[in-house]
Amino acid sequence: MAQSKEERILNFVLQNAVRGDPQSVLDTIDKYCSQKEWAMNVGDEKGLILDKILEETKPSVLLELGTYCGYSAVRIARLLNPSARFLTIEFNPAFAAIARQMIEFAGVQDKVKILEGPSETIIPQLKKKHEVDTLDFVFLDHWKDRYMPDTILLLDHGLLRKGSVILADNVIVPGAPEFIKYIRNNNRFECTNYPAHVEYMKVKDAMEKAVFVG
Ligand SMILES: Cc1ncnc2c1ncn2[C@@H]1O[C@H](/C=C/CNC(=O)c2cc(-c3ccc(F)cc3)cc(O)c2O)[C@@H](O)[C@H]1O
Ligand SMILES: [Mg+2]
Repeated sequence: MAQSKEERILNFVLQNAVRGDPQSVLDTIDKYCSQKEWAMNVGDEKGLILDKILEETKPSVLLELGTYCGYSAVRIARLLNPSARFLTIEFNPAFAAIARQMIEFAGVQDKVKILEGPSETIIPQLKKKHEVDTLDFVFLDHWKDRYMPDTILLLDHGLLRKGSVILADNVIVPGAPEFIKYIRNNNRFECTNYPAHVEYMKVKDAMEKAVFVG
């Protein structure tokens, strides 16, 4: 069966990165995706913004929506302390399998748990089935028209507390206009925009940080 792009990215990492070294996994994916095949990883420029916000927030309970190949899961997990709990949701089984191998190769598997399924099904299960009280940090990087409904779902299920940080990728390209309209006009969130570029391209993009004020 012909290999998928995601399988080629994983194989390039398995053959070229250093097992147990998350930074080498990130650098290897960035090298492959900037030189050989573009892929929708958050990438190094926006990744550095993600790193900075994580270091400021020091979260203990985190959620990511849209694992894809696991690039941002490895990026986030490498900065967490051992007691932190990081859940990432992915509904495509093939991508989840790739991400699982990527996370294990990077050696961060003890910090990340991949939950397979659609976010709208899993978010309502987080408290009872996954023993989450509230989330300190949420990274939105899945289908862009799901950012707003899933943010509302997080609110409806009492998963945000005063100070919870939501960080959304791609608010310019591909764009998440209804999320931006919703979050910037909601006085329960304090928003900050971080201009950047689309991963591995010169096209302008941005990330949006929204802090829940309770
Ligand atoms: C409800 C639900 N539940 C669970 N998993 C879910 C889910 N909805 C989607 N997923 C998962 O998440 C990922 C999807 C990510 C979508 N990301 C993008 O489309 C994206 C696109 C670009 C881009 C930029 C310039 C271009 F010219 C073209 C594309 C850049 C990006 O950074 C992106 O993130 C993918 O792994 C999908 O299976
Ligand atoms: Mg993205």
